[in-house]
Amino acid sequence: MTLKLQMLGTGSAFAKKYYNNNALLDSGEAKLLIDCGITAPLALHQMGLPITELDAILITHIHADHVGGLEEMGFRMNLIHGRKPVLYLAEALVEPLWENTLKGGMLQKGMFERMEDIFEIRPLVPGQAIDLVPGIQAELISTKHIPGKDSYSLYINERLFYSADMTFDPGMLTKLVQERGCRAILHEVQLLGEGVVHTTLDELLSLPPELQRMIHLMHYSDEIETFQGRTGEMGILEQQRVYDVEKELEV
Ligand SMILES: Nc1ccn([C@@H]2O[C@@H]3COP(=O)(O)O[C@H]3[C@H]2O)c(=O)n1
Ligand SMILES: [Zn+2]
Ligand SMILES: [Zn+2]
Repeated sequence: MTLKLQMLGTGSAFAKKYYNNNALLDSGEAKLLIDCGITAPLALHQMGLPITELDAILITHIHADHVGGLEEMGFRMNLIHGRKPVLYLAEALVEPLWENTLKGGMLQKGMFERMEDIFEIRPLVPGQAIDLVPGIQAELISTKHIPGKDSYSLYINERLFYSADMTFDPGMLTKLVQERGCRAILHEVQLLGEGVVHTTLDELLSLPPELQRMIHLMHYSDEIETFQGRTGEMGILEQQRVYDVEKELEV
């Protein structure tokens, strides 16, 4: 079965030339949206993909470039299409996503009183791989991002690593490749400044060339064009281009 990847956007939280770093995975049998940031509804519209064609949404952590589109998605699906979107997220994120982010805009007496009234919630246990939709399996891996904030990377179909937002963790990348058969790494990158909550390009450039060859950069700032040819062996993901994961991204 061929897995296709199309990034809705490849931008960092503050990028203006690129949409939020959200990903569409298509197994041929089902479509999964990874993260649903502020720009996700507009990006999907420009891609010509109706929101009703998404089989599920998976959330990696609570930041607006990853969850800011959920209010629109939830309202449109319920009020216009009469359906609840399927929402996968770590069990630790369920309460904070509603209480701290969505409730302010979505709470409505007698109609939308709990997150379950809007979304079909599927809590995930980190470390346990499960079939999310036909042809797409994923395991949440707890990774470091903001101190005190739960945040997760993904290991998809036992071969594709998706960093989401995380600080540099070379040990984990090496282990995934050497011990778990990982064949491609989609990794966030911070091009300028210190990597306090993200992974810098210099950190990724310190990895051995054979590991770099597996890495495709995403979640970058508007300066990425000036970094063409300066990313070592690593590729740069293009937003909205459709990739055949096995043929174009795996080593
Ligand atoms: N301690 C923090 C917190 C946030 N930030 C910036 O805010 C953005 C939120 O979305 P993000 O994609 O995680 O990137 C974060 C940083 O740019 C940051 O740089 N330092
Ligand atoms: Zn982000
Ligand atoms: Zn973040």
